Amino acid sequence: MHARNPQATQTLKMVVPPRQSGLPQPLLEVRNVSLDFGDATRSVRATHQVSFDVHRGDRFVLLGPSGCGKSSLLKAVAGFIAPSEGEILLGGAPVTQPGPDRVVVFQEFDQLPPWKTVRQNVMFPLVASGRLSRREAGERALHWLEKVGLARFADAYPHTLSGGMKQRVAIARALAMQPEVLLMDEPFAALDALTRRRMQEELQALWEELRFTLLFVTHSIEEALVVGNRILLLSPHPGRVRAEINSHQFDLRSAGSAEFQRSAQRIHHLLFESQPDETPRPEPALQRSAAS
Ligand SMILES: Nc1ncnc2c1ncn2[C@@H]1O[C@H](COP(=O)(O)OP(=O)(O)OP(=O)(O)O)[C@@H](O)[C@H]1O
Repeated sequence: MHARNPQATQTLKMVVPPRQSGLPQPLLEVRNVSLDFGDATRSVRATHQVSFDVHRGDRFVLLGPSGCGKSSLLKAVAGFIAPSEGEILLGGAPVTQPGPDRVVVFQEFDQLPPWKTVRQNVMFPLVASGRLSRREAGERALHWLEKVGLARFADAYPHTLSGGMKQRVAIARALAMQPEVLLMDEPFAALDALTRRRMQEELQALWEELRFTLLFVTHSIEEALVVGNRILLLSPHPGRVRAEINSHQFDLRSAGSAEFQRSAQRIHHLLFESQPDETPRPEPALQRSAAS
């Protein structure tokens, strides 16, 4: 299957202005990245020449329909898969392999080894990467478990926790590594609606306190608006850049507002209904990103 509307994609791509000189160097640069899977006989293109910049402290969201290559892009940034064309730079250096400067939180609840306690789970990458001694790692683990409200479950095993608690442990484990970029692949998608909302709220509170850099994948327009300050819209398979928008004005409190609903509808239109001859009109809520 190909992009439903390649001409529209080309037109909309012009929404993203070229980077102005004088702006700070982005922390993460994704340049014309195409990702292909398969072998010599059969190949699937997941993304086609996707470019975006993430700046320090951004909450950058990759948003698009199922199969548009969001997870593949995240895995490429993590260093798990290599682009077939284009390049990915972190702090100006090419990403060639996974590293402790990029930690991923996945959707799956089984990302925590069940034979380790909560505290041991958080400690593990700190010790395995050689960053800290066991004693230091234990202290740091407790500190981050406190941040996500789970200090009193430090000695519990993952199977005794709810889905939301497991995701909190995964977030604590990731933040304890103090990565350059926190990568999250639909981390709340398997949670019930109320827990998902609470987790979005908690992630926002953590970001307010710590100002980490976040690259977040979702196919939920509402979640993208709530979690992100910048959103990259990707077309259906193979994923190409449709547009980039600013969404810093939204949070959970504004989720029911008329402006929020208008923005959600506008994004839906950009993702699914744009016609080849349509030039997108930026709205106040959907300003072009000055940082791009
Ligand atoms: N390991 C793989 N081998 C072969 N094809 C793959 C592999 N991983 C992803 N793909 C293909 O690449 C395309 C993009 O997949 P990807 O999982 O990145 O999309 P997505 O936007 O994250 O989708 P979803 O929202 O459903 O998770 C799909 O066609 C998928 O089948």
